[in-house]
Formats: sequence, C-alpha cells, structure tokens
Amino acid sequence: MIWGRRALQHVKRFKRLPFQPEGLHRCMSAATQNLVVEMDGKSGVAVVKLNKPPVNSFNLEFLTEINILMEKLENDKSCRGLILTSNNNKIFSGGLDIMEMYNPQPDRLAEFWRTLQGMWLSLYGSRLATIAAINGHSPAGGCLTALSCDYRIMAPGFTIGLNETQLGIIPPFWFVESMINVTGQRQAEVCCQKGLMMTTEQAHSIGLVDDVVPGEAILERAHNEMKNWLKVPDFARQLTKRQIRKPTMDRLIAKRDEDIQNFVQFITKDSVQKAMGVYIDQLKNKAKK
Ligand SMILES: CCCCCCCCCCC/C=C/C(=O)SCCNC(=O)CCNC(=O)[C@H](O)C(C)(C)COP(=O)(O)OP(=O)(O)OC[C@H]1O[C@@H](n2cnc3c(N)ncnc32)[C@H](O)[C@@H]1OP(=O)(O)O
Repeated sequence: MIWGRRALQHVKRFKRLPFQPEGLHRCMSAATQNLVVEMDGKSGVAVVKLNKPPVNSFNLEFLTEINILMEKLENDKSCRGLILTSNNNKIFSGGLDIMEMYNPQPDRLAEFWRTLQGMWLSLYGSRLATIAAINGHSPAGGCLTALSCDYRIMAPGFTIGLNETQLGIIPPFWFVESMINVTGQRQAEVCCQKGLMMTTEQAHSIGLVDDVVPGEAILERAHNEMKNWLKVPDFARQLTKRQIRKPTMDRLIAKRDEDIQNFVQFITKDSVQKAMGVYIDQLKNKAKK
C-alpha cells in the first residue's frame, strides 16, 4: 500500500493507541474516532460500523482510519470475515465528503484521492470474506464501498447508486468497472450513464444488491450469510477472488498517478467548482428546511 505524508502521520498516531492485532478479540470500539469495531474471536468475524456523523461521508482522515483498520484486520490471522455496516440506521454512507472537493488545496486533494484509491484497493482485494450490510442510503462513494464487498444485503426504504453524472461528475473507470463486475455491462451502462439512485428493490432486481432484509434483521442475516462464505477453505476462496478481481485492480495500479492527475485537473476546473458550490448550497438549504 502506498501512503501519502499526511496518512503516514495518522499511522504513527494510531500506532501509539492500544489497538494491536493481538487485542482484536476484545471489543475494539474505542479503536478510532469514526469506526466501531466488534470482533468475534470465535468466528473470526469483525463487524465494522461507520460512525462519522452526520452522514458517514469520506474525508481524508476517515479514509485513512479505514485504511489503517483494514491493514490491521488483514494482518490478523484470526480474522476471516468482515461485515461492513453503519452505526446510523438511516445512512450507510453519503459518499465522498464534498467539502474535500470544494475550494481544495491541490496537494490535499491529490492525497485524498490516493487514499480513496488505497481504500478501494484494500477492500476490493481483501483476503477476508466481506459483506456490506447496507442499513441506509448509499450514494456514489457509499455505493462504491458496498460494491467492493463480496456480498450486499440492503434494508428496504433506502436508495443506492453511482449518481455522479447527475452531479455533472464523471465516475472514474474503477467505479464503473466495480459496477460492471457486479451487475453486468448492460445494467451498468444504464445506471452509470443516467446516474440512477435506485430503491433497494430496484437495486435488487438488477443484482446490485443480493438480498433485501429489514433493517432490524440485517446484521443477523449478514452473520448467517458469512457462515456460508466461511465454509469454503480460505485459501481457495481468496485465490479465486484474486483471480477474478486482479485485472480490474491491476488497471488502477498501473494508472494510479494518471487517475489522480485526472481527478485533480477535473475538480479544480472553474466550471466544476461553480457547480459544486451550487450543489453544496442546495444540500445545506435542504438540511435547514
Ligand atoms: C477523464 C476525466 C476524469 C475525471 C475524473 C473526475 C472524477 C470525479 C469523481 C468523484 C466521485 C465522487 C463520488 C462521491 O461520492 S461525491 C458525493 C456524492 N454524495 C452525495 O451527493 C450525497 C449527498 N447527500 C445526500 O444525498 C443526503 O445528505 C443523504 C441521503 C446522504 C442524507 O440525507 P439526510 O436528509 O439524512 O441528511 P441531510 O441531507 O440533511 O445532510 C445532513 C448534513 O450532511 C451534509 N452532507 C450530506 N452529504 C454530504 C457529503 N457527501 N459530503 C459532505 N457533507 C454532506 C449536509 O450538507 C448536511 O450538512 P449540514 O447539517 O451542515 O447542513
């Protein structure tokens, strides 16, 4: 994993915390500010709850926390599975923190994007069996996070999708490929081009979501499904996953710097900044009503 300077500062800070792999069997809810982690030492399943109010949006610091946690779980031999969910029963994740992209400092913007790439690479390529228990809305970067898991269970009454085009933004190729790899080319063409935010049922009907379960039962269902995944010998499951996902990951690894440059150039355009300002005003005004 390649870390930026700011991310490394965080790694050092977190290393000083009493959060070590050997301590994983205890409750680790104090591990980081924005993540609640519960490790079941017996099953080897970690439940990670996104816990960054108000909407679990991903800023540089939050992405860094997630990357550090992923690294620790990957290195913990007793950990075999990861259930990713939200501590907020209405919003899984609001996606990328829009404030990171508004009037940005180019260096921080580049670091933000590299850290997001790192999060996607570690979750998409994880050796762990990963299940997203989507217990709330999940636009854009929230949808990408769910798409990076092996299995998705969603509660009814919410929306999910890669809605970037609706905001005048082009979803990067690795967002789109993540969608293609889950739903197939045709469905991905329609929902990515139109920037569709789909209801849980619509997402289920195109295979974006594997299972629909009421919010109050979602974690139990995720644990039961995890048992099925963990019946397969880890080594066979992991190498099969790697075989299937490697071409997509390799494309990003080969173009990582170019992808960052494209992102920074695009986001810092006057026209994009203007549109972003209007969108932020709309969000804030909606929140006030
Ligand atoms: C070759 C060319 C290459 C070009 C490459 C370009 C690549 C660019 C790629 C960029 C990819 C972007 C991915 C993203 O994820 S962008 C973010 C998309 N997310 C959204 O649009 C979500 C917006 N939010 C919502 O829809 C709702 O807030 C939500 C459904 C999540 C929750 O609704 P609810 O009613 O419960 O809450 P509020 O709307 O009242 O919001 C509460 C407060 O939270 C703030 N908020 C919401 N979302 C975000 C966010 N994403 N980032 C930061 N802040 C957010 C909202 O403003 C409210 O704040 P205040 O209380 O302070 O007003």
